[in-house]
Amino acid sequence: MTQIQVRTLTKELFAPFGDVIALKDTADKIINQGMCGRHHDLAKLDFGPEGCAGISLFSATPRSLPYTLDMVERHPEGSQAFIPMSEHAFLVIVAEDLGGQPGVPQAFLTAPGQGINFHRNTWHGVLTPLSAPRLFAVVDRIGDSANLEEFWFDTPYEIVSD
Ligand SMILES: NC(=O)N[C@@H](O)C(=O)O
Ligand code: NI
Repeated sequence: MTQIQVRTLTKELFAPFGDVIALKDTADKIINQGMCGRHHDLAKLDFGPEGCAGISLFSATPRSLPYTLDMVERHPEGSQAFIPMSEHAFLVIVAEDLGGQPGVPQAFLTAPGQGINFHRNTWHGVLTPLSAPRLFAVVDRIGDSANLEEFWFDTPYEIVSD
């Protein structure tokens, strides 16, 4: 199998695929009588003209590295955000689109407490925690359509730590 090394997630590397949901260096606004910093508007949400935003909880089985990646998927009608409910890093896999098929996947490791938001129609691996607890809030499109396109690789990739 072709090996893909995990890299540390950065806003810059992830920009073509989505947003990194993380604290800014300083809060945009101090609220609640000075007791809270608001880090404002961190992700570009998009649910299309027919859909609406939904919040779900995912309880996903932790995986481990090396991780066999046999498929990626995308949501043509909306963005999808993964927000961990615990301060544990998780694996994020994306791929550029090459004429309707994914290119070579790229793998990132979040920092503890970071979330991510895939932009609409971005090829990505499914939610992949690397440790328990494995509870995530997911913000994505609620609608009548499946809003899901899967691509299964002829030969899986092996995601390895750096
Ligand atoms: N299918 C589903 O709800 N989850 C996936 O989209 C995923 O990215 O994990
Ligand atoms: Ni998804």
